[in-house]
Amino acid sequence: MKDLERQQGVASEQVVLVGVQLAGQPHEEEPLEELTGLAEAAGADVVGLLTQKREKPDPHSYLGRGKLEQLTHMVSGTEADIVIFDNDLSPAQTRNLEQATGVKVLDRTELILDIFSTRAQTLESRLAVELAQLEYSLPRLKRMWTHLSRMKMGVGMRGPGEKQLETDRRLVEKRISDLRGDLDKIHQRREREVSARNDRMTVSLVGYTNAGKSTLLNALTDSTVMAKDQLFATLDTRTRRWRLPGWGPVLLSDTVGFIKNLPHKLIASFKATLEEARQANLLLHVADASNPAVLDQIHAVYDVLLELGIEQKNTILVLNKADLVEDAHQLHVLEERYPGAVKISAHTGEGLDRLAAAVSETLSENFLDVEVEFDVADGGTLAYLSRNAEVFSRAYSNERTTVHCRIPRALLRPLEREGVIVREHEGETPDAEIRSLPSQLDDSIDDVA
Ligand SMILES: Nc1nc2c(ncn2[C@@H]2O[C@H](COP(=O)(O)OP(=O)(O)OP(=O)(O)O)[C@@H](O)[C@H]2O)c(=O)[nH]1
Ligand SMILES: [Mg+2]
Repeated sequence: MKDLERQQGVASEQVVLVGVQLAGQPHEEEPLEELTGLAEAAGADVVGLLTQKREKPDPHSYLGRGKLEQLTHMVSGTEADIVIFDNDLSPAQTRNLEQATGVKVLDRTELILDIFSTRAQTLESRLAVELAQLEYSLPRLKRMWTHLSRMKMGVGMRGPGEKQLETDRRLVEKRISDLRGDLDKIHQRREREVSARNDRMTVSLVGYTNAGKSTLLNALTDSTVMAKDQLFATLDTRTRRWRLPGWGPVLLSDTVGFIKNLPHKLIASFKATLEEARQANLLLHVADASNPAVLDQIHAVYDVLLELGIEQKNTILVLNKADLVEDAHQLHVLEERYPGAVKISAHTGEGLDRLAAAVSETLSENFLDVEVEFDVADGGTLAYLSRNAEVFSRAYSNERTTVHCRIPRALLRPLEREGVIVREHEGETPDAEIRSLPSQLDDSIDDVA
């Protein structure tokens, strides 16, 4: 497996970035800006940029012949070690480009995988990255062997036999299936853990990488999760307690950032990490309103939510970095297009009170504060409530149990049965201090993840 790893790793390498704008793609002012950010996040030193507009990719080398020559000159002129394409390359295109330029060629997906592999800290994210890397490499094994044979035996010598390749392929396939099994187990456990906390409202921060999710989590919950001006600073979910004015404590989770054209395999491998977002009662979609590409980024996030099957969830769009916005017109366009959006600055604290009010209001619209009365012998109703509701108090009298709780509107229906009385709770919802909490949610649990 070492040989596969050798393919990755661009830290402290000199790189040339290449972007091809195909017909029908939206025009970008600075087409290689994001790729530059990604390369820098991976620790590379960008020494050259090259762009081309084409109707469609050249099947042989993605670039046209003239551009390819230009690239080859640029590589030798800058003494670059690696070329990184913004576009996804086929194994054959990569091979041909490597032959022409004489250096390693990576595409955007490989670069993202490289960043993820250096950032992954927990067992779960390490396994997820390894799985995504291997799945990506499998169809490219041949190319890797071409590399190796060139290194070990010199150009033009015979490469390893098909037999060796077959053995390798089988090893990789076996490892992939082991990793899938391990991740499945983690996912199932995570699913159980997260749903065990269902009695507490959960809000999840999602959004484009570098939008300010971690900064917002810190600002709202007074914590110190790492926030950095770097793409993919966060890979693992962190959950913190947020005392939401007018509502009480909720759990707020930070998640891995999204990016346009996020490799599908990577999303799939990160399913367990994104479980928080899948089960959240509300999503806060954080966008960087100061970024000229913010509209594209918002759409890219919708695409990923769609892929995760959670695009239907209650979502509040949060227009962050209001303090940095120079283009008032852009902000105006955003506010017109998304009337429900809340403008904030996680940095200065501007708008955080409005955000809290919007969250509290959305939660109130979707949850009912009720008293449920039923027979003490009715263990089923009690179990249902402790699974699905946020329970504030429980009282017994005359063989009847009365539970005061907050429950999603949609989950009230199964309670409409004989012997169970549901009435709206009158008066104040108790605040955090007098609320009875299930034992696994006592105050010592700050970092639930
Ligand atoms: N000026 C300004 N900077 C902000 C604001 N919010 C976040 N930032 C900065 O933006 C950068 C990225 O912030 P993070 O909170 O790490 O972003 P993230 O969404 O968690 O990013 P990933 O974890 O990489 O996906 C950091 O340098 C923050 O200091 C804001 O409201 N105003
Ligand atoms: Mg972050």
